[in-house]
Amino acid sequence: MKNAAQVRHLTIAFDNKPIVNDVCLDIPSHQISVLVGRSGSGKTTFLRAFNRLNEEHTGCQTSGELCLDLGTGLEKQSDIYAGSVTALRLRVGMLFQTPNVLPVSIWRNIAMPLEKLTNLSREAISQRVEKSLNDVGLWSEIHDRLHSPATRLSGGQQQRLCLARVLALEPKILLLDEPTASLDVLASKHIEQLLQQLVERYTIIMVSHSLSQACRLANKLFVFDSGNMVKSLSKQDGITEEKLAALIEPRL
Ligand SMILES: Nc1ncnc2c1ncn2[C@@H]1O[C@H](COP(=O)(O)OP(=O)(O)OP(=O)(O)O)[C@@H](O)[C@H]1O
Repeated sequence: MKNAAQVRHLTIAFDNKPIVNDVCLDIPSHQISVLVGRSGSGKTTFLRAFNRLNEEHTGCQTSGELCLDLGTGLEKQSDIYAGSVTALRLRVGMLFQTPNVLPVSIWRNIAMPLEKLTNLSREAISQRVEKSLNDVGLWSEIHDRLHSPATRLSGGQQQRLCLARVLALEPKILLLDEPTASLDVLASKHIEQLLQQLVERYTIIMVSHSLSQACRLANKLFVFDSGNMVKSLSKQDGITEEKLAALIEPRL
């Protein structure tokens, strides 16, 4: 099986306080890898290493090696696109816990990043907007109100719009930080179904607090505890909620 990422001895500290400790793991291509663990165990910090988002914080120190395959084989992250963080983030897209739609129209939410970050023609941008809205199942719901404010969409639709905005930039890897945490059961189910379809085209790495969700979605599961990756499980191992709960239950 091909790997989309290889992490070796990754250590991340903020202001000299270690948050992620010497983590080694492989992320398989075109599968869903889920990171679980207690609050504060370092999952988000680990996830944010893949698009170098931790580096936005002064006082962050990272060591170890992270290699990514963004279409041309595994390469050191620091060498990809000659170290351009913006170019890297186009290929390693990220979706956050709470939908962060821009206070503009549905259409502009997707078109604006394409105008700013690519050299695509107006026509190509239109095609990407329509395709990405179709990919997240939104086109049929909102094609007649593309120019109304994105903030008028429901929470679930806003999260799918944010996903469409990421997909329009044609990433290879999707980072999802608790993408359904702010959504109701139906909207969460919709996102989960989308992820199961999208994994054919993208490698997905996600943080989840829901053990049932982790069991439904994970091809590969990594358990974090106090900044350490303490257990790795594959779908074939039989990932059950009971097994996971036992692995991450609070210390007495
Ligand atoms: N920019 C930062 N500066 C200093 N400390 C930070 C920073 N970001 C995260 N931390 C600390 O790192 C630790 C791990 O946080 P992180 O968000 O990675 O954990 P988590 O497992 O994702 O938690 P949760 O499940 O609650 O989201 C926490 O103690 C947090 O306060």
